[in-house]
Amino acid sequence: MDTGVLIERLPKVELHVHIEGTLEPEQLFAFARRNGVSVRYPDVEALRAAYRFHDLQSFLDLYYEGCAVLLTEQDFYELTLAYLRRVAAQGVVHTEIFFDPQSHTHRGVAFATVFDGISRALAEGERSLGITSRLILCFLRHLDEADAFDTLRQAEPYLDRIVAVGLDSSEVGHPPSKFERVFAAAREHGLLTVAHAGEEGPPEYIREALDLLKVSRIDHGVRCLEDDALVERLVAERMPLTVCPLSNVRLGGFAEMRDHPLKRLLDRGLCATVNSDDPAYFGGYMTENFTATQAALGLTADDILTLGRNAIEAAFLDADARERLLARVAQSAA
Ligand SMILES: Nc1ncnc2[nH]cnc12
Ligand SMILES: [Zn+2]
Repeated sequence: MDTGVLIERLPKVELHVHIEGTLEPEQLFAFARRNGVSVRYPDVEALRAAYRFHDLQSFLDLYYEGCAVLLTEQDFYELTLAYLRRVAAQGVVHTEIFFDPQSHTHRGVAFATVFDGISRALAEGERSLGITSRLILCFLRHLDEADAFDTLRQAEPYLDRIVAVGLDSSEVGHPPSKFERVFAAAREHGLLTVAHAGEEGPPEYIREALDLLKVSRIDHGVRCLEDDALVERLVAERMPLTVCPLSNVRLGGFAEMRDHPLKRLLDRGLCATVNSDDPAYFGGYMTENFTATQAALGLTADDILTLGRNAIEAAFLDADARERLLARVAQSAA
């Protein structure tokens, strides 16, 4: 089958998207106007033109600045529903969404405001768009572990609707070991764990995420290829990597998509998946990530189906839901 048709028809599962990273410039200005927040760019074009990043930190600075327009429950609801509508149109059937409570609570927005807005949209998305979802609470790793503990405490009333905790923000200098105790506390609450590791940080951070944080998935993980023994371990453990190709290129991890290791990860037998990370900032959602990697790396129809099945295997879904989605993938290739 033609790969373009397959990409379009594939029922997609997204496992790595920051809801704050789906804030499109148009929506950012609309929320700013509605909330009386000033923006230091004159218009949408000027803001979009500023989305030229040279590394993770240069992106994060703008990403946190953008968060300043998100104030009300309705903002979080509209942000999340807009993301769900966009990806429903791309054939996404299940999505596992990160949110960064500290980037809001530190501005005086209550945890409940953030959580209620996002979860109201997720319920609406399931009802009207048929998209199932999970929520993953991320701790900001540039802050200290005490702040993460405080955030976990604020999340306690909502833990039945949070599937996992994650770790994001500035990676280098903030190894997983810094959060070993708060991740242990989260696991005691029954939560699963994931962590960004090996995006900019070294392979050692991936080992720490496995050994100290007991993660079920590694977010990014592309730098594992620098360490053969680590790759063998990840293959043997069938540890999923939530890879974000457009993000990696936009943040300078790889000069061009031609240099991206997605195909090599698959060829080594790793459980790699394709995801969008912060689609409003990096030039595309799920379909654009599949299309760009297919074109640059020559992904075959088999590669695309493997990526689709890997995401289902790696999702925090029960066995029945997995079987149903796998059957839909098979159908999409028929
Ligand atoms: N790609 C990324 N890496 C680390 N933290 C993030 N927060 C939002 N996007 C991120
Ligand atoms: Zn990310």
